[in-house]
Amino acid sequence: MSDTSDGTGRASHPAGEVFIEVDEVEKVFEVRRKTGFLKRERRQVRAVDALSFTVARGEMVGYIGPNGAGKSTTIKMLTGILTPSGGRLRVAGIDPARERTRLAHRIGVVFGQRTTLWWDLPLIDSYRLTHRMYRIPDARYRENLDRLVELLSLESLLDVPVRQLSLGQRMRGDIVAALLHDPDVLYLDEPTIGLDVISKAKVRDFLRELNTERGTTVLLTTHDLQDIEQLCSRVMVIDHGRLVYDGPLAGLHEVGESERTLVVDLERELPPIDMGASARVVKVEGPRQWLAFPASESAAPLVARIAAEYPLLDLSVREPDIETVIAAMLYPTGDTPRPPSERTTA
Ligand SMILES: Nc1ncnc2c1ncn2[C@@H]1O[C@H](COP(=O)(O)OP(=O)(O)OP(=O)(O)O)[C@@H](O)[C@H]1O
Repeated sequence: MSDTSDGTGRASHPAGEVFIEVDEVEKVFEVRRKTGFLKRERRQVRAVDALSFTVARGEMVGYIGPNGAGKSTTIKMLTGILTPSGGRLRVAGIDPARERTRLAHRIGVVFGQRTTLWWDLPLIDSYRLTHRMYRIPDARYRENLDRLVELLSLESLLDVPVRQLSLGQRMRGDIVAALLHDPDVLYLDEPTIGLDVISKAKVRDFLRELNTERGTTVLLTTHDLQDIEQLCSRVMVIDHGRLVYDGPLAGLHEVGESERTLVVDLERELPPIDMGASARVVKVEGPRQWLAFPASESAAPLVARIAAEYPLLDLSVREPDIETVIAAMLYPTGDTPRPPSERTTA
């Protein structure tokens, strides 16, 4: 199921200094649940299971998987918030659980659904507090603040209390806070969730620039396939706590045989468009037709053929969402997903 040359779930990546090292890591949670008047059940949830991968310095890697797959648990272990139940973990040569404070100076974290900014204070005050908390040298703080604020267009918002910011502004504000201390690695959890198209583009442009110019290593968790497409040359898929794919996004489409959709507006209502084996019509509504074609193939030849053979008004390409791509890969026959690996003891 995984696209690997050695069958271990690991793929080759650009040669470079290994920056994140995850070796046979596992995390088991013990959960107690009341099942009757006096009866309690103890359950072990294996959230991360023999997980191994490495990330080189300067890589930008997408980390995706279905709900409950173990993504957040992995990130929490990489930041030192959670201690692994087994295996070996290193970030910049540091054991996160043992030296969490030392590691904090090397990493930045952005959670799309939560803010690390002080809600009632003006944005600039959160940055001043970060300055002190991380003991960032004054000159460096000022230089970083000016550069980041300019790049993320936050100049006019520095005196606005965080609670008055829009989601997109707040997200950009959070990214600045995570980068003021010049971390070598940035963990991003859903950085574009709920953002409009323009804000998404701003955040993605910025991240690309950050990675190119400063060589910041980025681990990105997202449900938005375009985040991955536009930012990451490599994607890792986790399911039931295990790495099931590690390679380029295009390869993921191939493994899962997922499909993209071409939405075609014709000048008038016509019989289903016939593109032979290249695409199949999945829906017709008046002059609008939907054609499915393999996501791993370019849309260009198909578009050219339709334009040449049919009275075309307009068309657009719809990408499959991440859940669909992963489901196509994990459950090719349409099987129902299993719950996370559990062991129950009475
Ligand atoms: N503190 C905890 N105690 C018990 N079980 C937990 C705890 N944290 C996570 N789990 C369980 O571990 C599994 C993995 O959870 P995790 O939050 O890492 O998944 P995820 O891939 O980040 O999911 P999502 O996309 O929904 O955020 C789930 O079954 C979850 O219920």
